[in-house]
Amino acid sequence: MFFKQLNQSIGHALDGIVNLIKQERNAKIHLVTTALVIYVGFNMEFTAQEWIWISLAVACVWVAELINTSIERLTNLVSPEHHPLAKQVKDYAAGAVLVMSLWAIVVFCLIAFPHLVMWLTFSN
Ligand SMILES: Nc1ncnc2c1ncn2[C@@H]1O[C@H](COP(=O)(O)OP(=O)(O)OP(=O)(O)O)[C@@H](O)[C@H]1O
Repeated sequence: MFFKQLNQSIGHALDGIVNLIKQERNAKIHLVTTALVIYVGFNMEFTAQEWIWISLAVACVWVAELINTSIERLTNLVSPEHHPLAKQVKDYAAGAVLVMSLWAIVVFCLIAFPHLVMWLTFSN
């Protein structure tokens, strides 16, 4: 019984992630970016500590996008007509994704840059 309910909950959560990727252009960009970051990380041989920061940053962007999209959907349901408050709600949620994305870029640059310098130094 417990495992059946847990299985159903995980299924609904996975449905949400799959639908996000299918329906949202930004989620497709996140998916490609996530794959690229993992590829670069393996090639540059990130340490365990670096992977912790990278995975946290990547997860934060995905969580922000999932929450942003659910807020967008809920706003469309509650306020299908244009309304100044609906605009504010959507803009705040989009701002949250932007903040998380910029932080993730900073984390990636801080981690990848020293690896790149080492690689350029030793490849010459
Ligand atoms: N009901 C509304 N009332 C007022 N302004 C709205 C409303 N719906 C959308 N907007 C404005 O249009 C912008 C775009 O809204 P939309 O719902 O298309 O999200 P979006 O930016 O396309 O989301 P994403 O690109 O993440 O899919 C919002 O950020 C908001 O400024």
